[in-house]
Amino acid sequence: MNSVSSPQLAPASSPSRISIALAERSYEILIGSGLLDSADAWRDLPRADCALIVSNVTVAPLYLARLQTALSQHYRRIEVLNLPDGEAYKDWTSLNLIIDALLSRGCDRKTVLFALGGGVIGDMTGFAAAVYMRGVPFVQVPTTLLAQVDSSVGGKTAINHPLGKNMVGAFYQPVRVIADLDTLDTLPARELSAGLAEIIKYGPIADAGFLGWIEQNLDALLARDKAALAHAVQRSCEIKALVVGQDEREQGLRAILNFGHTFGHAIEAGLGYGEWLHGEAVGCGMVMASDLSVRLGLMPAEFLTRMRRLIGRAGLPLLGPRLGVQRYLELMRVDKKAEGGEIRFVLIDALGHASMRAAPDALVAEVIAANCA
Ligand SMILES: NC(=O)c1ccc[n+]([C@@H]2O[C@H](COP(=O)([O-])OP(=O)(O)OC[C@H]3O[C@@H](n4cnc5c(N)ncnc54)[C@H](O)[C@@H]3O)[C@@H](O)[C@H]2O)c1
Ligand SMILES: O=C(O)C(=O)C[C@@H](O)[C@H](O)[C@H](O)COP(=O)(O)O
Ligand SMILES: [Zn+2]
Repeated sequence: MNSVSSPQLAPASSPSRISIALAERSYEILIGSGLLDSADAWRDLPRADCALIVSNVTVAPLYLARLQTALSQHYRRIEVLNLPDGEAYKDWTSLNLIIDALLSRGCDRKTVLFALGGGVIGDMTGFAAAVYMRGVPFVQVPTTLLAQVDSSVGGKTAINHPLGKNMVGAFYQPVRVIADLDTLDTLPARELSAGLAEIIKYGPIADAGFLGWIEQNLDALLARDKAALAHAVQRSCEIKALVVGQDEREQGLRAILNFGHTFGHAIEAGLGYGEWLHGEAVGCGMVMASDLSVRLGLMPAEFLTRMRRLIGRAGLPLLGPRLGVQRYLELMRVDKKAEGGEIRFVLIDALGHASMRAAPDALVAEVIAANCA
């Protein structure tokens, strides 16, 4: 049983710049409206002759021109690569396309990569930056709620494998994160809900007060109220920065950010990626992990009721797909937290506190049976 404690967190504030302090270096997360067009946000980026913007066919028509304008002051040559859209493309083929573009366009080892899009683009661009010529700088420009509150921060980069989610990757930090809240205006409602799942996650694992705030402000978040979104993004990034600042490479504490993901990743991999969004799988995974926390006697039954209610209100599915109990167990044994074939779950043992624990297969089977369609 490997226990991890949540950090002591400072009270929420409303900064537009959050610093993430790591052993080797720190970087800033800029959050606000209009950042794509603000000269300030793009100042003091790494110097280079060339920049490569990696985006996709959905996001580029919406925001590429403005990013090109912002970067035109800083880079003589701005290359663009637009990948196909979707989780199913978070794979070797897309990674190779980024490396091919860098090489075929003569990009040297100072080239700066810009990830313009959601978590799929961010994870792949970060991975390409980590391995191209053994490492070039990259900047995260997250345009989904999920990417602004989670994937753009903390340096986990990866591609999926048919046998398991994010199985090939590297820890590699961006030099800056620039989250323009205005890009959320064009986000489809289903994607907004997916982002809410990762926001909700931060409550039970690290900040009971934030969980209450989300419950009270969920309607405003769903209505895209800018002040509510700004607070949710800022508080989420503060919590993530505090956790990653203490345990960049997930030796212990950082695993709390995986709450709901052991079940969630099994859903994504089991469906072949893309049928369910990552945030949807995490939402349903949090219901399952909450149920397991209750069945193990760590939390009272009311906690599961509360989580179900909030996740349902956020527009996320509460019941997982019927993959079969054995298939779920098989998929979860591939999870990166598993050791020697033993699945380990991030469970809640007090509101605002999580720990990593194993659980008897029979109990996990009960949870799966009770929470599948
Ligand atoms: N590295 C991490 O720490 C971390 C954390 C959480 C999730 N992830 C990964 O992130 C991925 C999920 O990210 P996601 O939810 O952003 O999905 P995504 O990147 O697929 O984006 C969701 C959809 O929204 C579209 N889109 C993006 N911005 C838009 C905008 N402003 N307006 C309209 N459409 C827009 C995209 O084209 C896509 O169709 C998963 O692969 C997950 O594993 C990584
Ligand atoms: O940053 C982290 O650490 C997380 O676990 C954040 C998760 O939301 C994210 O989905 C992450 O990619 C999952 O990590 P993995 O190591 O299980 O692939
Ligand atoms: Zn996640």
